[in-house]
Amino acid sequence: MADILPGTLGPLLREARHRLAAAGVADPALDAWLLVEHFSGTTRTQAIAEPSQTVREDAIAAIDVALRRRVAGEPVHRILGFREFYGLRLGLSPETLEPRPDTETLVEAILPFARATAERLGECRILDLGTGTGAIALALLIAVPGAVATGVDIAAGALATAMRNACELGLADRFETLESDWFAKVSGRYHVIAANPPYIPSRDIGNLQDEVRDFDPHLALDGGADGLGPYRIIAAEATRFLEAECRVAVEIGHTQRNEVTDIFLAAGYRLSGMFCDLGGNDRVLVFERANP
Ligand SMILES: C[S@@+](CC[C@H](N)C(=O)[O-])C[C@H]1O[C@@H](n2cnc3c(N)ncnc32)[C@H](O)[C@@H]1O
Repeated sequence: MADILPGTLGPLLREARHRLAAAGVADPALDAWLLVEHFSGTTRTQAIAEPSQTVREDAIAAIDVALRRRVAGEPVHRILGFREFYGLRLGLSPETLEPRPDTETLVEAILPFARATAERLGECRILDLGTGTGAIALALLIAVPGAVATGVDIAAGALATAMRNACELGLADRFETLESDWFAKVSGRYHVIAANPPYIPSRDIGNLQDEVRDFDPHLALDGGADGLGPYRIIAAEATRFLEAECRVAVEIGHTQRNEVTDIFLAAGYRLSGMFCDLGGNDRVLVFERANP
């Protein structure tokens, strides 16, 4: 493995891939592409068509630092500072979870109801509890032009990131943030309440993959003793903030379907949909009020 990175695009990519593979990175080819592209400002097409293209020295230095961080175990999107979600580029910060593809299942699950509501009423008010980067709310706002959303989080740093993302996407006029412990400071009524709450039981946090445990904020992961605490709060308190015609959509851990369903049924909801992620795991439950 060369200490000094090559100065032309093709050999640079090859060496980046070798360094990551030697360190045991799971997908060295993809991560090498992502880091080289981002820090050199080049494209994959250029790398294929013009492998002898010279890369600027400052870009090579930045790629060297990025590769060392990746070799040390930092997730590739933390190094890039952003991650794609539902086709949107979302900035990350230390206070935000990296939005995951599994969560796109929640967006897909609630989208038909949000669209139909906006068409029927000319508006759809969405409350995104534990908004993080704003991923769920912003994806819904992009897809439903008649919708407005409030992103709630207890982490002020996450809300600042969510609002920056809304501004970058041109959605700031339809998105607001609220620093609140779940519903504590929420007012008004909503057609959709969406949440991907922390759902890992506290005792399991230490056994998570290194990249998750060491780089995602524990506030975004830790769901209390049995991982169900946030669902109990949401099920118990959501009714006061819902319109009669409404849906509550929650992401769940893949073993939590029955327990979360029971919590919502006991709180006066009816299950209106269950959705699996791309891996075939139970991932999203959608509820409506049993007696609106
Ligand atoms: C699993 S992350 C989900 C982030 C984002 N919605 C997504 O899907 O990528 C859970 C979020 O809930 C927030 N959170 C944790 N406890 C909270 C509380 N008591 N009140 C409001 N938000 C909370 C965390 O800060 C974190 O942003």
